[in-house]
Amino acid sequence: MNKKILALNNIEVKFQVRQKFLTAIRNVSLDIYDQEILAIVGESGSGKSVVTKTFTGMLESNGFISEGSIIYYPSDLNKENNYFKEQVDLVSLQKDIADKYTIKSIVKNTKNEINQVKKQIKKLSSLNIDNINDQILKLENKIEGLKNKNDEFSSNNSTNIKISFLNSKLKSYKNEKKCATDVKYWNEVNDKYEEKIFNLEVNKRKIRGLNLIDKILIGDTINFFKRIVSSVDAKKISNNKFHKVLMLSYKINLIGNLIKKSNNDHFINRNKLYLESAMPDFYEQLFLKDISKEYWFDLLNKLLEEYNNLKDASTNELFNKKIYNFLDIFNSNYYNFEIEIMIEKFIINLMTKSVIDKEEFNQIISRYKDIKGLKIINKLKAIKSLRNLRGKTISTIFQDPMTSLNPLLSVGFQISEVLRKKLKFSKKKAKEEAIKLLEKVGIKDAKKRYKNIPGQYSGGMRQRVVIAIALASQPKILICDEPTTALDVTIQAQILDLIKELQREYKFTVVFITHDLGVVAKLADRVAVMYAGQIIEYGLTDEIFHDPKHPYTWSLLSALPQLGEKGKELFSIKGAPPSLFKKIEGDAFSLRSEYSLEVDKIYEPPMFKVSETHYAKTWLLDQRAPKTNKPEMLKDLRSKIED
Ligand SMILES: Nc1ncnc2c1ncn2[C@@H]1O[C@H](COP(=O)(O)OP(=O)(O)OP(=O)(O)O)[C@@H](O)[C@H]1O
Repeated sequence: MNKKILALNNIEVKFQVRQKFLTAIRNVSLDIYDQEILAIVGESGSGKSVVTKTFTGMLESNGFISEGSIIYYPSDLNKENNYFKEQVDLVSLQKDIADKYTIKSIVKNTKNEINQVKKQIKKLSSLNIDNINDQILKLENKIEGLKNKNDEFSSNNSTNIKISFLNSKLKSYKNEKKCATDVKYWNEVNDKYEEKIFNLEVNKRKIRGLNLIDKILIGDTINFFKRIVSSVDAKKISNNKFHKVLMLSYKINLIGNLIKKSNNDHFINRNKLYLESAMPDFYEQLFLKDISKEYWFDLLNKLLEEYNNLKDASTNELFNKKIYNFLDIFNSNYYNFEIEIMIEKFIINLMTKSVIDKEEFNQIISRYKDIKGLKIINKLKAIKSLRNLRGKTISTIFQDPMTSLNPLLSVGFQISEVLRKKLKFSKKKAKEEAIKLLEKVGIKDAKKRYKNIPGQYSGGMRQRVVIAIALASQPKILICDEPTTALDVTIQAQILDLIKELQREYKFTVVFITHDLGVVAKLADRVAVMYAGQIIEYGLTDEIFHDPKHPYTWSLLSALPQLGEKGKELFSIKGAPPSLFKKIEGDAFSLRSEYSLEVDKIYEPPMFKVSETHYAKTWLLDQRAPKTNKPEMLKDLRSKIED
């Protein structure tokens, strides 16, 4: 296998449609290698195009990546053509350009989720034990009555489904009983819910992100700390004014939080250890909950006075400004919670340790950059970076060539424009090169046809022109989104041959999206099969055709026109994929599959490893499952489709 150039890890993409969210792809992990031809196949709506749109930054504005990361590995660090000089996570780049309304909706949804957890806590803290005992007894009797000898890997048994449903209900009642009777257990459960709320809170703040001012302020503050770390010895710090001011500002911030009561408990709990060692007297006061607000206001005023005196005595205005900025950020609603905690820890370390740990500080900074991508401080810059990436390293060819061509401009002009803009060619050189490219993609009499507008070309020739335009930007990855669907069969074969030829010559990677497995057999090195927004099987082309493992792949292959028999209707998959608006339980294909097991309806299957290169997401590969063979008609498939 060649070098990895792109890795999608656990990607989830949602689209906002009116007030609802649709999950177009889920848990998608996929590595893309240098110079391979990878085909993504699946029915219409399975998420093929969305997958490629995530790494080209072409998701429509109502869509966003809600989970995961996409790491782009530059193929050659010294090559001019690489837009990214270092490894980049594209998701963090794209977060900055998420639509304002989408962000608003996510924040609202997260708030709803937080409220639900709070409701659950409330419910569990006021349970009626008699009622629960009644329910448990009833359920146990029902289950006893239904029990039979079948296990969950036996085929289609509706009693088993009922039992597993009742069992899950019973489990939740038993859990409630434990909460109502066992204080220690209830405290543990409560802590878990609190942790969940905390994490949701962090997520909410992450997606809301920082506004521009905050980013600049934080950038400033971090630089400020950096300078301190590199220039001063901690021992000197411990007695000087800087130390005092920091200590005071930290206390002021804590009290501010305490008075506001926002996230105060979490904040204090997470910093317990540090607080205890850094400010023992203050720490004790913090936990005396019956101290009145007036007390804190008094203390706050005293500290502020002390702080102002120190500030006034200072001759260094710049220093004061930084400290004020720092306080402002702490009090800003937009402030990133996770970073807040990290900087807190750093400050406390600064105050308590005799030597500053530069390693640790650098870790904070790099983690900070990870989370927020400091390099990109505004939307415009983020869009520009993505555009550059798309232009220089990834090109896309769509089904309908006219979506990419301007009908009013000559074909030659459209190619040479790309060469002039992207590669900074002169007018003359661009023209020469454009003619060469037209010849390369098989346009006869290229010199003459250079001046023609797209309307004077046939459909197949237009698609060739689009390929020439894509080649002009010397892509590292060429995405072909159903490029031959609109063409007749002979032209289709020519275009496929052309793509393959060019790929060999220019050594780029091709990601080919299609619902036609016949095309895949001829073209691809590897295949990923998608269903209802997930990759359910992937492997080398030979593995997918000779040894397919997922019932959905079997169905797709059985529907190949080459397998049709005269007088008989071609195989087609019954039913429709599940709605993407709803949460999908178990195996998404189970309702349409004749091979489905009981377990498919309850648990989502993991990816089972078939070989180093071949994986499939089906319970049929579990060793407890009954042995099931692929359909008879798929035997010797390769020879059947090559005839
Ligand atoms: N901008 C959008 N807004 C709402 N839903 C969208 C949007 N784009 C895609 N979707 C939904 O995401 C799902 C996957 O779409 P995608 O275009 O990736 O399918 P596909 O596998 O490429 O199918 P096709 O072969 O029809 O292009 C579909 O259900 C589609 O309705």
